[in-house]
Amino acid sequence: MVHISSSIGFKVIANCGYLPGALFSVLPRHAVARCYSQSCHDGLGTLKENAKQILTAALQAVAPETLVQRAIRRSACSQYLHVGDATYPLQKNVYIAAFGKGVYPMAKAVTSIVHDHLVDGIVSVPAGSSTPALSNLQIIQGGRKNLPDSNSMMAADSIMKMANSLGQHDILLVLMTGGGSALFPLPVHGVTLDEKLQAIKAIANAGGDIFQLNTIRKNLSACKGGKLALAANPAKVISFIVSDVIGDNLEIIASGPTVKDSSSHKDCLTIIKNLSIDKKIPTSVLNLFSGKTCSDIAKNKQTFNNVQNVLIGSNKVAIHAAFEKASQLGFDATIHSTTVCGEAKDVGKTYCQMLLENQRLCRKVCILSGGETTVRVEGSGVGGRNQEFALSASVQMFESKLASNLTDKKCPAVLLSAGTDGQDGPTPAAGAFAYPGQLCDNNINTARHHLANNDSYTFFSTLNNGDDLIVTGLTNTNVMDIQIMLIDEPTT
Ligand SMILES: Nc1ncnc2c1ncn2[C@@H]1O[C@H](COP(=O)(O)OP(=O)(O)OP(=O)(O)O)[C@@H](O)[C@H]1O
Ligand SMILES: O=C(O)[C@H](O)CO
Repeated sequence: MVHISSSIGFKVIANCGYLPGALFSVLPRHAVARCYSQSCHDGLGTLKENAKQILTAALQAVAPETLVQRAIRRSACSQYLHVGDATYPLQKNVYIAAFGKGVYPMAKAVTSIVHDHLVDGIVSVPAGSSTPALSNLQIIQGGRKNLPDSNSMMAADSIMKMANSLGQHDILLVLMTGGGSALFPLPVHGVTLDEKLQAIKAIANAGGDIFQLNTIRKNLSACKGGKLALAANPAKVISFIVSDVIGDNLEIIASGPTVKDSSSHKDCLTIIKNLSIDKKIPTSVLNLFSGKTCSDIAKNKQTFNNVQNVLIGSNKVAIHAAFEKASQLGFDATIHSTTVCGEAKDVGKTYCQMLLENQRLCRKVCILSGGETTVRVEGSGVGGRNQEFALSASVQMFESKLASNLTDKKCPAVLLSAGTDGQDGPTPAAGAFAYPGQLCDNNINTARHHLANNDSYTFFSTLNNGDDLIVTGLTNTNVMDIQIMLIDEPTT
């Protein structure tokens, strides 16, 4: 069912022990009919392989351990650590605070650089991660289903205690990636974790975006919104950040624990009002936001002089690596966007038109983009935003008269959309391919039905023996999603 190509570094799906067993029970018994004549057309296989090679290059460029190794310089046995233009004396004074989906490999890489000066560290990672012990580091697993829990709260509490104990000659290395908010939760005095969760869920269910969500999180937290850096003062704080948000706003990534917070309780009340969720927000939270505004210590510039925030990875880094690889493979590459957003079905349709227009030119081109679409899940199926994007594009290709005309010209074209974390929604796939000829009279109605039911994973896993799914396994990184569109010259 699942395509594996070990030659380009794609992992075997059978190793994904994190898969909920129940997922497989919803798979249909019968395979979706294949469009034999068209899916085998010349050049498609090569383009799909090229797209996977480009994706692999993009993922390698944002491997968190590589990113952090690039950002820190220390010559062998040197007593100094260099980060950008700053130099920090090492004297058995290094502490690590790490939280996020990709921080374990970062912590491992950093430990190998500063091991002889490392005193203590706490690493908060998702439950179920594979995390062999690292010396001097306490690794805490929690945040099941990307939601804060007592384990991640214990990690946050320990990190804040450690930060508070530091002196002016100490260095706190903070490592953070997406998922950091749930793995570093500590509610403000007067609000319980359950009440905070209730508020977060109300915002998420009302379609609140990450900016709205994390503004509320910052204002309900005793460690987010710069408060970790304030606790560590007067120690030096160096924060290495991998972005999983559009625009790479440091205040928003993992709710900015080392970044000066520019939001207020009044902003929180506006968000709640705009989303019309007053009745779903616990009284303790409403009381806090409508009472006296928080003491403005987080707004004091001086206290952030000891902090160096370094953005080490983002969607742009991945897309630029993809660009390099595509160029090496002989494609005329362009970057269309790194801020793709919107409803996956709609964006998929737009990308179909872009593909068809470029296919008409029959030149060897690669069009790259990145960002994060959204899905309003109204059906009962299993899927993810990237697979829904691809399925929508594919249905649109079938529906476009242009598509069949162009396929006849034998100018191969393919579109890939995949999540860089290797998990698209609650599925074992990272994304899927779409291409003209993927759907035909035999299977178009099935495809439409699955698309309407948000069932893209089920559809792709049964189409062409799952060959059109992208399966990487968990990648330990997350810089949102990537789209790779490839068009080749006509086959002779
Ligand atoms: N059946 C479905 N079809 C399409 N999309 C779905 C389906 N079920 C869930 N999703 C999408 O998957 C998202 C959650 O999956 P995922 O873990 O990839 O995203 P995430 O929580 O934003 O994580 P990250 O930002 O780390 O990728 C939901 O926000 C929803 O939009
Ligand atoms: O952890 C979070 O807040 C999100 O992943 C955005 O960074």
